[in-house]
Amino acid sequence: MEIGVVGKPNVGKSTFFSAATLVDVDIANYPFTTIDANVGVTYAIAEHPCKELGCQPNPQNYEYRDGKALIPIKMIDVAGLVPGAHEGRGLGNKFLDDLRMASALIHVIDATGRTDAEGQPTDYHDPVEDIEFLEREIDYWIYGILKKGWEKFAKRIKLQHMKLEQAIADHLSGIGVTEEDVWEAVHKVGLPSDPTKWSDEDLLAFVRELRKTNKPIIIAANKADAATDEGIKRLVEEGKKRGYIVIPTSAAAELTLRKAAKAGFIDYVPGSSDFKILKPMSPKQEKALMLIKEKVLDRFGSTGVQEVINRAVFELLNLIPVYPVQDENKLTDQFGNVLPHVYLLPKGSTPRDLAYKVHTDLGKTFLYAVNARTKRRVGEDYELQFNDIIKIVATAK
Ligand SMILES: Nc1nc2c(ncn2[C@@H]2O[C@H](COP(=O)(O)OP(=O)(O)OP(=O)(O)O)[C@@H](O)[C@H]2O)c(=O)[nH]1
Repeated sequence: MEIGVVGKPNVGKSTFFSAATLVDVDIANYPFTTIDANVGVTYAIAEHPCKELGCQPNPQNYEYRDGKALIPIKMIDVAGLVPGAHEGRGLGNKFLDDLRMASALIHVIDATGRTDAEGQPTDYHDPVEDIEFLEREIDYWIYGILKKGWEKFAKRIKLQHMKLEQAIADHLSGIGVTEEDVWEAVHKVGLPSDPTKWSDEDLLAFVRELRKTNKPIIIAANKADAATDEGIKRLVEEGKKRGYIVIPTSAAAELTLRKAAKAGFIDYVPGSSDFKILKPMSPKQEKALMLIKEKVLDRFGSTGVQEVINRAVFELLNLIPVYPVQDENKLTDQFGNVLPHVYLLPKGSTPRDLAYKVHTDLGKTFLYAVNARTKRRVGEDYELQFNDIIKIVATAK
């Protein structure tokens, strides 16, 4: 699961990505060590069960700070969004390739309106247009993949009595489209089951719906520090009308805070409304931090960057953290580590899904599970809840 950061040039996309991935974790501990310059690790932050249960965890695949779990997430800097990117304009196919891998997108928009459609400085450009611009680029990109050889493809589906959902999902598997995604989009648009009857408009409407589930987008109304209240309000409202979560952000402030924290000058937990000064710094540095406090933290409650990441993971992607344990009383693994691992699973997942996530063998030999909070046995159809602690019982191999 990867989150892409996307936006036209000059909106602060790289600043957002740098800030979000400037984390003080040892990346080598995680399964996804950085392989590319534009891939990094960020984290989603959630309340940790130990806050409520009064335990002291020994995290192995996440971090624990101030009663919170910091759960690592892979992030991609999807550079190259320019008009015509869907045809390979700008950075060519690199943009599309990065886009292909992302499960959700953070669309960084310059909320001040001082960046034009191509990313050049301007007096005023309506930031609301940028929302539609990204939608169009993605829609036409998927449309382009489908449209190529569509007539032949549609005829084959019909003549060979292929399952429509499966055939299209197979065709679009490269961008992570599933049969359910296709089914949903077909039904939302109300398309005939015979694809040879789909018009070009039908195909476009279908692709639009597909994009909403396959590449869900959250909007970072960036440079909020330099934007007017009215400007932000309008972007939030217009985004909402189109079904988006819009969060005012100051990526530049977040980057400064994280750098200062990393250098040991301040204590700052991403997402919070304040920081603590730990050691003396130059008057210039101190002034910069005080400005951030006044113009960003006090005005918006936080820089917004962490909120965007959290809401992308927990709302947009609908993931929930679940902690598997071996001992439901001590909440430990076989080595006595308290709540060592956390897994993110889609809402609606079952204990067996969790078992598979831990290990394929555990999934295959799964018998039942125990909810460590209630000490009750739960069956296969139990729907896992946010921060559940689950003991999995499997047959001996
Ligand atoms: N005021 C303000 N400026 C910002 C913020 N974030 C970024 N900037 C500035 O905006 C300019 C562009 O930032 P980048 O991060 O390079 O933008 P980008 O979208 O990655 O641009 P490309 O690399 O050209 O694609 C820089 O001068 C940043 O300092 C912010 O939150 N507030």
